[in-house]
Amino acid sequence: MARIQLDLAHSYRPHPQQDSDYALLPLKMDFEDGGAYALLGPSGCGKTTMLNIMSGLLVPSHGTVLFDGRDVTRATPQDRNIAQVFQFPVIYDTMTVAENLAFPLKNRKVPAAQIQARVGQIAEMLEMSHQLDMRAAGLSADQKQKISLGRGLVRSDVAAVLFDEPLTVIDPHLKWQLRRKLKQIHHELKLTLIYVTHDQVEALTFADQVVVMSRGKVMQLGTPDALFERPAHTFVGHFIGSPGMNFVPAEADASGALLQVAGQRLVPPPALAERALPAGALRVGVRPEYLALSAAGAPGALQCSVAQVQDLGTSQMLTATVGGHTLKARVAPDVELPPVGATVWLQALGAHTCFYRNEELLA
Ligand SMILES: Nc1ncnc2c1ncn2[C@@H]1O[C@H](COP(=O)(O)OP(=O)(O)OP(=O)(O)O)[C@@H](O)[C@H]1O
Repeated sequence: MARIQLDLAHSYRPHPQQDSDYALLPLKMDFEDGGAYALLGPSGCGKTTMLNIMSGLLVPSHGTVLFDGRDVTRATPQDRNIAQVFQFPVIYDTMTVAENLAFPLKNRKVPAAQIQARVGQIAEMLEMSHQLDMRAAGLSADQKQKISLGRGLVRSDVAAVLFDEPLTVIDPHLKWQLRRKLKQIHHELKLTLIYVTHDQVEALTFADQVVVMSRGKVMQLGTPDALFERPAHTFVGHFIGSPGMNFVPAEADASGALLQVAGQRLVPPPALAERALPAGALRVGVRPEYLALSAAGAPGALQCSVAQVQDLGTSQMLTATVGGHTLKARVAPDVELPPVGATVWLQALGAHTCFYRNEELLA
């Protein structure tokens, strides 16, 4: 296993002129030895480019890649000792499941007894022990992809295992099981795992650290909890969560006291007393999960108008408007909500509220 450090930029164009010519803008990343990471972001943000640079399929146009301090920028995937799992199964149909799993070990001349033990361990982890003697050809697409996952995980001496959207072909129910399984496997095998996905649920269940990317930039590297509680950038606030964070404009005076939020003068709640805000225009960010209903005129509460109420089964989604802005609040299913057009008070300021300027988190 290896610590992987990137200090690079990449453009697919021969003479890049502007930011939009870069698939990856200048970035520094440090992937710790034995960590479980996800690269998460919308299509085209540069996830696969970053993964291919780590695997050695792509040489960055600028900068370096270090594995345990060794410069591998121009080294091939074989030289880097990387295992990879792609979107679609890469297996031998004519071989049995056991032979497929054993293949990467046989190639490296691992002793037979060790191969048998490791294949048995991986098959058990992936719940494939009963299929070991079956030919891969007879298996379904998602069973074949499970073999690919196993082949990626079978070698214990790899620098890292890189996954590129590996659950794309997997049936939704099995997908749910497998992303938990992969997390478990990580804890048991302690391999360095790097996992590309555009699916936040996949990233947040699998990874200990998530790299959120947008337009060739790393917007935040953080734990799932940090991305939810303290998004470093409004993009992360929007992108993580379903629905994403609410944002409304605010203004603070020279002493850092809030003057108004969404055009309303609010009494600051005690939870905000410790938070020093710089004077001037700000944006208040609050998750739908923290936008609680409150009493009229309560400290930190905004007077809003109900625009929509949706019953989501395990919760209700309240959509409200305030001064031309829309807010979403997730409310318990048993709470009686006022009808559309009625006034409702929502607790915008509290311990979980974040403050932004120029899209960056301030406090
Ligand atoms: N071989 C290539 N030649 C030229 N441009 C490329 C090439 N591969 C990717 N790009 C461009 O680089 C940018 C980043 O692409 P990349 O595939 O890394 O993003 P991604 O986040 O993995 O997206 P997706 O999930 O759609 O694969 C995009 O603008 C894409 O069009």
